[in-house]
Amino acid sequence: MTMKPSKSIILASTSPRRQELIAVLGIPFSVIPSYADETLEPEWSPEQAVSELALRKAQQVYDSLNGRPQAIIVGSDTVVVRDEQILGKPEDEGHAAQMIASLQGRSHEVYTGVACLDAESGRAVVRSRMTRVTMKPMSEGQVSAYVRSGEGLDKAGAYGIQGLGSTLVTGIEGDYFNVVGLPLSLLADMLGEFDLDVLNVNEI
Ligand SMILES: Cc1cn([C@H]2C[C@H](O)[C@@H](COP(=O)(O)OP(=O)(O)OP(=O)(O)O)O2)c(=O)[nH]c1=O
Repeated sequence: MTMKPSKSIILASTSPRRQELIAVLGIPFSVIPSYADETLEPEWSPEQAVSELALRKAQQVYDSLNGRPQAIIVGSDTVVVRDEQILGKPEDEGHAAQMIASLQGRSHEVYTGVACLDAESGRAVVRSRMTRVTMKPMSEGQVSAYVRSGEGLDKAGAYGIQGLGSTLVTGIEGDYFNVVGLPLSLLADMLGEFDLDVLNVNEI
């Protein structure tokens, strides 16, 4: 028997990757792009940065709603961290090449923050998760060939593990989906705190 979910999801994101991932949950969802200010404060830790930005994205959509629908607004933010330095998206190809050159041949961390905000009550829960990624050593020629593929230009750390970037990665420790931008096991737990039981909704 399939239980009709008590609430739907509003994904506060422009990212097609997050839309594909959230569809897996089987809960009806709509998308409202969030244009929240993504400026980071220099004193923020990676956890603080991704948590704050995820909440800002959800909050901005909440503020833009007319009514108070029975929905959970989901905001999310991903950064790459190398030597405690936060790397967001590259500004251009040169910047992307610098990022990949600094990530090759070693490990770095990927942090994603997730905010769930109840559109009826305004109650919010925010969490973050970290995954460690190791990249193989690369020559300058390999770095520029990867950058020229263009795939990393709209992504934190200038690579996409789900695409050609998979050929650069020798291992990960932690949740793969956290690297792609939406840790689904964490999100499912958080939705459970708002009475949206993902496994129950999908029971047949
Ligand atoms: C490291 C890495 C990041 N990414 C992506 C996830 C995020 O979409 C993006 C980081 O930018 P974000 O600012 O987190 O997200 P976004 O601008 O794409 O979308 P929105 O703010 O509207 O939700 O990098 C990958 O797709 N693969 C990877 O391997």
